[in-house]
Amino acid sequence: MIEIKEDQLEHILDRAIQSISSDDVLQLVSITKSINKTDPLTFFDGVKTLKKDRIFWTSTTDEFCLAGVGSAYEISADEARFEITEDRWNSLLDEAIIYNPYQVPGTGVVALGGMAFDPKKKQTALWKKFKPSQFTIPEYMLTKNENSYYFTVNIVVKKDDHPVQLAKGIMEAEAVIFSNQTSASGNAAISKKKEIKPEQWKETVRQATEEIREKQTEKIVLAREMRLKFNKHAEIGQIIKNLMDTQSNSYVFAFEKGEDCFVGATPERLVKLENEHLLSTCLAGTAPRGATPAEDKKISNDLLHDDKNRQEHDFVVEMIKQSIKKYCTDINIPEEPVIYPLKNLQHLYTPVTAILKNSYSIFDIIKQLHPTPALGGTPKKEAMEFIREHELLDRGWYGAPVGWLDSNKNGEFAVAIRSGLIQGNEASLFAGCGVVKNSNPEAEYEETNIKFLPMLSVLGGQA
Ligand SMILES: C=C(O[C@@H]1C=C(C(=O)O)C=C[C@H]1O)C(=O)O
Ligand SMILES: [Mg+2]
Repeated sequence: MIEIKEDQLEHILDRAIQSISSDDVLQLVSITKSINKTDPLTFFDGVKTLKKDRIFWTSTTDEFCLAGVGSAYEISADEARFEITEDRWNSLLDEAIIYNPYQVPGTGVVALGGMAFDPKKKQTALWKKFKPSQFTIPEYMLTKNENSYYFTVNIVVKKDDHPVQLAKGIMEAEAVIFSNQTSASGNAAISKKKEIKPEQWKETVRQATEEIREKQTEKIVLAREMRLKFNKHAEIGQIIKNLMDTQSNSYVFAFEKGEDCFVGATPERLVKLENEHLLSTCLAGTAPRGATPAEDKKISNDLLHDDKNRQEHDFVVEMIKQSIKKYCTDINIPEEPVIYPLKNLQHLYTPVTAILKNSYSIFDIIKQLHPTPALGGTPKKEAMEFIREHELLDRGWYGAPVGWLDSNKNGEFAVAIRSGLIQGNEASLFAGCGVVKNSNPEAEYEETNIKFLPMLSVLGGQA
């Protein structure tokens, strides 16, 4: 399946080790090969035997998937996280030895990761495994791009490393990865479900509407948490499978850190970059799906013309437009939103396309956009202060950018909503909604209830 032979691998590693000038240089070697069709979920389940953290990502269709295991190199940052991450990424690539004849997006050196919604909010024990910003270059990674499949090995070599030993370790791991056809072991069932302080949350919504009426802000997004217990350990591979089976038009992602795993199926693109073509999305304004096509159509129509939802949406459109102006040319934003249908709900949707000026990177765009008023509010600073002070929740990575970027300036980031933190046989789910001046706390509460459904339904096993 894999063309590269052990002696070639040894040779590549040997040359890389020889080229290291000093003891403290970290030299990344990355080797990509084209492989036969390999199901990303089977790969994800198979690499479990390596007992290392795994990462999974699909785009909104399963035409594009990444699955990785282990960490050849990690870039984490706290303060100035965008700048530090970009600097370290660029220095790593400057030195890296990359064998990738394909140049297909998502192959070669790829960093996958995410970040905390608000690094200024006090971190609780809930998110202790997740850093304010954390990107991983996996040791082994599968890329599915349309009907082509690629396997990448990444390894950081040091001056005194032994090429023969390293090559042997890699070949052994590959044998394990591709021989192991374990499949997911079935759904866990929810044995206990607890909403965290729902009445207090509604009161916070009311306070936010007051704040808005007093003209401190225009929109504030407030989220809440639901805590679950299962009858056994939840199986991440099974959860991903259920999400892929049920949540179309959504990015399915999983970031594993030991026993904890942040998983979700989010419809919200933050930014996609392919050959300087930029695509962003305004997604805000929500209604349930109808039981019949006629009812569904009526709900869509009402949503498209509902003042309160249009307001929630328009704040996002305006902010994205203003934020990318300096960084892009050829910005194209339709005048009116359309409906974005999902299994359990529907949203107002406006796509944004542009060309990124070549002096800027995906990090510049993420930094400008996060958080959009879809997850923070308007104005950004005031809304964030309100959330920091009043929201009862440590959002952790919920509501923040998660995604990947490669060494050829391609990448895609989604906003991590419709998600949960799985912790063995327990989990926390998160859902929020945009509060504007005439929000009704009870109606917003109901809206968050439908936003819990994508995760709840796949966790209970009654998808
Ligand atoms: C905050 C969430 O979703 C966001 C809020 C929406 C709204 O209030 O209408 C719609 C989509 C997202 O922008 C969530 O799902 O947790
Ligand atoms: Mg809403």
